[in-house]
Parts: sequence; C-alpha cells; structure tokens
Amino acid sequence: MITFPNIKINLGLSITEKRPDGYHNLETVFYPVALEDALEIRTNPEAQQKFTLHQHGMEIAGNPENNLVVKAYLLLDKEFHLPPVEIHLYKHIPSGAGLGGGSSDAAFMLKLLNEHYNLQLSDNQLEDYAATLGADCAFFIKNTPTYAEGIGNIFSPIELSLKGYRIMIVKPDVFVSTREAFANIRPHRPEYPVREVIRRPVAEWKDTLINDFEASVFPQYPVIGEIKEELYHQGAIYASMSGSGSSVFGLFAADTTLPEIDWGTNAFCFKGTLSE
Ligand SMILES: C[C@@](CO)(OP(=O)(O)O)[C@H](O)COP(=O)(O)OP(=O)(O)OC[C@H]1O[C@@H](n2ccc(N)nc2=O)[C@H](O)[C@@H]1O
Ligand SMILES: Nc1ncnc2c1ncn2[C@@H]1O[C@H](COP(=O)(O)OP(=O)(O)O)[C@@H](O)[C@H]1O
Repeated sequence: MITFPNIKINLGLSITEKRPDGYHNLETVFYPVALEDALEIRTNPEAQQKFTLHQHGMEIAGNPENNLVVKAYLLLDKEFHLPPVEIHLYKHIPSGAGLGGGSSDAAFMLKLLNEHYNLQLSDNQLEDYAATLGADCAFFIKNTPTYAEGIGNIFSPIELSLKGYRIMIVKPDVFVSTREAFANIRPHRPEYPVREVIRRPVAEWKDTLINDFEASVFPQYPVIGEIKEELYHQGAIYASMSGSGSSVFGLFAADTTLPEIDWGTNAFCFKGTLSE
C-alpha cells in the first residue's frame, strides 16, 4: 500500500513564550502544499526482523531506527503487535527546510498502518500518537489549513482558501537546525496576531504576517533573506521563510508564469499550485 506525504508551509509564525519544559509556545497557520514524498509498506511474514527500511531519493542523515517512519511503525507495533514490514521511502522533500517533511512521513505512516491493518483508530487518536513523534506532526493527520498554538499542537480549523495561487518554494544549500533557531529567539507577543492578519487579503500580508525566525536566521544565513527579496522582485504577492527555515516560499497570482531562476549550487526549487 502506498501513500504520498506532503509538506506544510507556515503562514506567519509568532514565538510567544518559552515554557518551563524548554519548548516554546507559538502561533501559526499550517497550510498543506502538494510537494510529496512516496511511502510504501508491504507485509513480509517471512522476515526475521520487524522492519526493513529502503530509502530512495534525497539522503537523510541518521540510522534507520532514527527515521520517523520507523518510529511511527514501532509506536503502533507496541500497541497492536503488527506483522513485519518492508518500508520504501522515496524522499523528494528536502530536510531541514521548515517544510515538516519528516513529521509528514511519520503522520502518513500512522495513517497507512491504521488503514492497511484496519486498526480502527480515529483521527483524534492518530493525532495523539503523532504528537508524541514531533511538535507539528499531528497537523498532517487531518492535513487541512489549521491555526496552531501551544507548542504547535493545539489546533483550530480556519476558513482560509488559497486555492489557485501559484507557489514557488526555494531552499538554498543551507541547513537550519530547529532547536538552534529556537535558542536564538527572544519570545514576545506579536503586534499583529496571525489569526487576525490571515483574515485580511493576501495583498495586505507583506508587512503584517511575520515569521519571527527570520530576524535571527537571515543575519546568520543572508542567502535566505536574499531569496525572499528576489521572490518579491519577481512579483510574489506574499513571501516568507517557512518554519525555522531554510526554505522560502512565494505566493503568486493564479495566472502567473513562474520565473526560471538560477538559485545557486544545490538549491532546491518547487513550483506548484495551491489547492484547498
Ligand atoms: C517551529 C516549527 C514550525 O512549523 O518549525 P519547523 O520544524 O517547521 O521548521 C515546528 O512547529 C517545529 O516542529 P518539529 O520540527 O516537529 O519540532 P520537534 O522535532 O518536536 O522539536 C525540535 C526542537 O525544537 C524546539 N522546539 C520545537 C517546537 C516548539 N514549539 N518549541 C521548541 O522549543 C525544541 O528544542 C525541540 O527539541
Ligand atoms: N523520514 C524523514 N524525513 C526527513 N527527515 C527525517 C526523517 N526521519 C527523521 N528525520 C530527521 O528529522 C530532521 C528534521 O527533518 P524535517 O522534518 O524534514 O525538517 P524540518 O524540521 O525542517 O521541517 C532531519 O534532520 C532528519 O535527520
């Protein structure tokens, strides 16, 4: 059985306070975008070991045991004693990009196992499992535009459709660690709350829908800020870094032909159209 884990982008990201447990409270809107990995599982009753992970496409650092799809499998295996599986993961989503690729793989693995082995878990139960795997992982269970607060795990649905907008996502050859990005931030209440700005027309977002990580990440990696400037220069209606970086997205009007640009050595570029 095969599934296609997609990415999210963050529309606004305010880091509002540091919590006693070291994590940070934040406010953001997660919006799904159809840049996808491919994830397949096959039961292998003959296998000696519980899982075998076959990775394809872009490389991910770390051992198979640290891969979030394996963690998701082991989490449900503990509860449901699943049969041994062969896992094929084709990585197309860049890592360390603020696009939630690893979290998405994990959430889609939970959904895949639930369906394939008829575990009868509800979306709410799947979200609870997902939340133990990563702060933004639970978003990918319902995978619809969502306002998130708490550590990024308390959700309310929002009325927001960007259907038809063209999107361009650019990730330079720079890896930003989420943990480090948080460590460099001074949390504060936003001047313009994300939840309010998002109700305004996209054309008004430029100076009010803010990703707090930009202020600390851009000085450290100027190339990321330059990409954002270039996206505006190319006609983006709104552009922002996603999550803790290093990718930047630009939203363009529906009829735009997206420009061909050389973003530098080993840069990643995705062009698509938003749905929802
Ligand atoms: C901040 C966001 C915005 O979307 O960044 P991106 O990962 O998308 O860039 C996400 O919520 C991230 O979610 P996720 O990537 O799942 O975070 P985790 O793996 O749980 O945490 C990585 C590290 O980030 C820090 N962390 C994460 C989330 C949070 N609300 N407060 C934190 O301080 C912690 O130091 C933690 O050890
Ligand atoms: N299936 C996976 N895909 C991508 N990264 C993974 C996966 N499993 C574990 N990781 C680890 O998770 C980290 C964060 O990856 P990812 O979620 O893609 O980025 P981001 O937090 O920037 O959205 C990577 O450094 C990688 O080592």
